Amino acid sequence: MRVTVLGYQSPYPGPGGATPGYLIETNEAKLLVDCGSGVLSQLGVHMPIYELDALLLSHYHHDHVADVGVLQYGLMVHQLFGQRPADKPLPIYAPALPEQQTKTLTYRDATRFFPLEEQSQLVIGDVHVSFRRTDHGDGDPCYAMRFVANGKTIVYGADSGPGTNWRGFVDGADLFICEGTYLDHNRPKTPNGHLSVRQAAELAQAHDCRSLLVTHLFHGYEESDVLGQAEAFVAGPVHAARIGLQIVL
Ligand SMILES: O=c1ccn([C@@H]2O[C@@H]3COP(=O)(O)O[C@H]3[C@H]2O)c(=O)[nH]1
Repeated sequence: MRVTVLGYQSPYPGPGGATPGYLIETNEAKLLVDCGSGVLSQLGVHMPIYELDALLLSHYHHDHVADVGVLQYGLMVHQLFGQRPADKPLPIYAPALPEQQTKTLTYRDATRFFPLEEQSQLVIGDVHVSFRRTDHGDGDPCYAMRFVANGKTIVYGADSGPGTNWRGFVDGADLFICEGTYLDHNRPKTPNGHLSVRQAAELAQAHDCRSLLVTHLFHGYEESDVLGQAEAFVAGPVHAARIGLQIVL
């Protein structure tokens, strides 16, 4: 499996930047995971957008879904150009709630919505995907995703506060893509559905992960600060997200 960081910033893209979006590729599948602001332009750096096999959305906050509408327009146009079969809508797997948010995910023949619940299990090409609800948001679900292919496991933690139950989901992952929204200096006293970089590293270490990609970062953070505050993770390589970063497992 190969992961490419298309966007990682939050809550908004810095100059030339992008909010969360990750391309996960195997021999048999090209999956876009979240589709934030600026992600579509970054996706085109790596592949034609019409070759995607599926889009998976963790939740409906703007920084994770802002480019869905333009992706739908793009696919519609590529169907008109004959580059994508007109009868092959892109599946969008996304939380079933809030229902209002799901209404726009089926668009003409370009995309088709499939509801996700925590028990959902998907097989897309050679990739098996399962889900775990995270501690995030105001009552609406946000799902972390576990991707297994060719004997390797990637867990995308989505947005997740310290109340998430990771047991049996992230343990032993070859790569944990974990949010680290805060640095020590701006971490709120009361948890609010997010982790700090320091907490992300402690979590990955406690669950025996083999490598860590810290993401969901404010665009102004220094990479040296992110890596420095991820010091608790010593079991393997630590990466600070940046656009275009690729990790091959
Ligand atoms: O106390 C707060 C509240 C919010 N935020 C940012 O706003 C974003 C809102 O969407 P999100 O939940 O995907 O991510 C959040 C963070 O990036 C923050 O940094 N500190």
